Amino acid sequence: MTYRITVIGTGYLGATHAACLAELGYEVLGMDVDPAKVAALSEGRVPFFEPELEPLLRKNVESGRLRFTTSYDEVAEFGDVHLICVGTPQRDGEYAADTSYVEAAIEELVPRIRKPALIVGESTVPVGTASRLADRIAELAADPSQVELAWSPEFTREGFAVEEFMRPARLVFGVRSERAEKILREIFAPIIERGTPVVVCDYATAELVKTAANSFLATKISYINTMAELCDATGADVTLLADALGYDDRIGRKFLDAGLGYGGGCLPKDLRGFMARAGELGVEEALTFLREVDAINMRRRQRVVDVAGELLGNQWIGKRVAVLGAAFKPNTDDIRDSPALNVAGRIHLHGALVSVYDPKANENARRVFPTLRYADSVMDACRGAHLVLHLTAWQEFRELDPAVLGEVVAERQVLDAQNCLDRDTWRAAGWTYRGLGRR
Ligand SMILES: NC(=O)c1ccc[n+]([C@@H]2O[C@H](COP(=O)([O-])OP(=O)(O)OC[C@H]3O[C@@H](n4cnc5c(N)ncnc54)[C@H](O)[C@@H]3O)[C@@H](O)[C@H]2O)c1
Ligand SMILES: O=c1ccn([C@@H]2O[C@H](COP(=O)(O)OP(=O)(O)O[C@H]3O[C@H](CO)[C@@H](O)[C@H](O)[C@H]3O)[C@@H](O)[C@H]2O)c(=O)[nH]1
Repeated sequence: MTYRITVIGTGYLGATHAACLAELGYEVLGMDVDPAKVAALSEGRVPFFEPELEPLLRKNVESGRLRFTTSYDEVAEFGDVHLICVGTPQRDGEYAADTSYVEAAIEELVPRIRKPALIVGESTVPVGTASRLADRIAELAADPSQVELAWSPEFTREGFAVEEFMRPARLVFGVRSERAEKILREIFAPIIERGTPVVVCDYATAELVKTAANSFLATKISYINTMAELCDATGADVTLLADALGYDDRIGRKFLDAGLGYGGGCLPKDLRGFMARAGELGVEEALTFLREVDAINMRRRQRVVDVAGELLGNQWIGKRVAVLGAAFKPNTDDIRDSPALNVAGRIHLHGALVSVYDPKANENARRVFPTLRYADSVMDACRGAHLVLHLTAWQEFRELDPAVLGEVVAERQVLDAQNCLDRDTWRAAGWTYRGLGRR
């Protein structure tokens, strides 16, 4: 059977899913409550930066296979399968995840459904959410035997979203019936046929896989960052340490890049949401170590400010600091919980004149932190700077020529908080180079 698929919530995750599913040959209707997003996507424009996505979107919009709407009536009428990709941010002032957007989507969609439908949750939710939503769906549905829920968490990374949608490490299907499993296997058949492992499980396991995976990744990053603290205290080199650890394939080199720590719209809030959920379940102690993972991570931001202060002789007023990077990582314009912007903000509060440049995230950053100065280029950001902070590891920054940059700065000092500039080249060009956990 050829399914007609709707994607509810067309942000970073949903827009990519909608375009990729259309590319796999399905008729897809993307839906969002944000009319500006829907208008842009309908014209084949991606309202954020994700490599490879725009050509895919445009091609499928032009072919008519992919459309967008703000109407739940249209969604219910069109779809056999509805993917829920709305946001689940951290609740204001709390650790817990805010599931109200997922709940709102279910409340709007289900009463409108008049034909057999599978709803597939892809958003990251606290364990127990799917089971609660399934009960609610049974209450809301005109014919509960026609509407079923599955939970299939998503593991794509921003910056690699298209590639990882097409070639994921695994697919996880949390289901309550063979019918739901069969539909999911059919929809993702082109991906499964490439040899992708499929884990079929209950709702709770599916929900837990996601938060467990993100917590593990965060733990790995904080682990290497504690080693960076030890390297700073002993003169050891954390990059070489990570290489040596990584050669052991039980450990692996990935996610062992020490530096400014993790940020973004996922790892920080998912880790905290997981701790909050453990507390609600009465097993808070099981996850107390994650508090330390979070604390280590937040310490990295202050560490950068402290080292910057040292390099500036603890004299902030009248000093110019160039900040290279605003996005939470390279290859995205996403600034959610960006460590780079957090550091830029702290340094600005100390009284230094901060000039930020990011190849893609300047506009987003300006909206959220309008008091910082934003530069149009690396050169512009660095003109007259007493210190250059390398905070987001964009390729453009790795390829900088320190000799050329040295001509425009006031002092040749660079703090490489991502530990990925070629320090020998920088030093050879007369710069004072500092890394984090490496000299
Ligand atoms: N960003 C990623 O790469 C990624 C990867 C895996 C999982 N996730 C998870 O996916 C979910 C979405 O994340 P995101 O980064 O795409 O968030 P996002 O904020 O970019 O997008 C969410 C979208 O949902 C829309 N929305 C909110 N309420 C709605 C409603 N009732 N009906 C329809 N649309 C509605 C918003 O307008 C927004 O466009 C989160 O749970 C996140 O943890 C994200
Ligand atoms: O060795 C490393 C690797 C990453 N990071 C940082 O960790 C953060 C997260 O990076 P990454 O995981 O690549 O980005 P996300 O797009 O947030 O992806 C994570 O969050 C998504 C949403 O849940 C999941 O789907 C992905 O599997 C998971 O990797 C960024 O700030 C990186 O700079 C490090 O500090 N050191």
